[in-house]
Amino acid sequence: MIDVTELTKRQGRATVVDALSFTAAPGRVTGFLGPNGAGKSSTLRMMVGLDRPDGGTVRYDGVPYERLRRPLHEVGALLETESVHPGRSGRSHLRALARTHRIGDRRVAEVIELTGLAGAERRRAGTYSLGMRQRLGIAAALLGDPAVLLLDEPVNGLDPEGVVWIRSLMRRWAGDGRTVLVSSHLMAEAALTVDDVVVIARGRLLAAGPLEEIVSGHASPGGSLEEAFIRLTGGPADHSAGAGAGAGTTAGAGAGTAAGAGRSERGSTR
Ligand SMILES: Nc1ncnc2c1ncn2[C@@H]1O[C@H](COP(=O)(O)OP(=O)(O)OP(=O)(O)O)[C@@H](O)[C@H]1O
Repeated sequence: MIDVTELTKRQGRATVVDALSFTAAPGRVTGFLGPNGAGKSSTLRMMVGLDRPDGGTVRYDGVPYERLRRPLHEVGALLETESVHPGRSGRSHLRALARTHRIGDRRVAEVIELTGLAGAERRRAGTYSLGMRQRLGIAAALLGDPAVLLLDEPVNGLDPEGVVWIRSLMRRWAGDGRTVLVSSHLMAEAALTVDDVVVIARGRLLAAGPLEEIVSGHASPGGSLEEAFIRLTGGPADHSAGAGAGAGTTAGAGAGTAAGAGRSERGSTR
């Protein structure tokens, strides 16, 4: 179980994550949804200790990330297209990472197989397509066979076959009882993949709960997640950060915050 409580991050004078609270449960895929610039990546970075919060906590089964004894085995993360040395092969990148965490070459071979990189693993990573780099990042996240997976826009750069692949991978992980938190601004894709939804804009929680509840509570009868999202945020998911995001948040915050914050204050999304 992931518990994010009152998480806050400031960048200069802007509050990019604003007292954000939500949970993500094992056995479920939780979609972390928001327009561009909503604060999804900033939140995910704080969740794995890459950025220090100005306030609030993130706990995994009650334990803060910094206190996890074997972090790579407990939380795997794909945060952005990993910076991999372009002259290094995918396999040697994974082996180096594995070694620093006392993970053997056998697991490296397994994640290469699992992510469809077999055949390309000896090629220099500099020659990889964006989709292959995404697969390499996912392979790295899987090295420790973690119980929690955090994925920041994992379908970016993937072709349709890759999109289906990552969707079924996430479903399988959740089916195994893992906790999967996946950020996205693609509502049609999210609707096919997630069980639960956390919607944010301007760093604030707008709504959280099971997918069907969010759709039925915020879209017209028979409506879609996309419609619920637009109503909550006041704009389409892929508008650029800036005027649109600001206006959207103001419009959507009233209705959404009450339901979302209430749910998170109870400490559960279900
Ligand atoms: N290092 C930084 N310095 C200054 N501002 C930052 C920094 N990182 C993020 N921001 C700002 O914080 C806000 C949230 O950005 P973030 O990348 O977390 O949003 P996001 O929801 O992941 O958006 P996207 O879908 O576009 O990646 C944006 O306004 C962004 O410009």
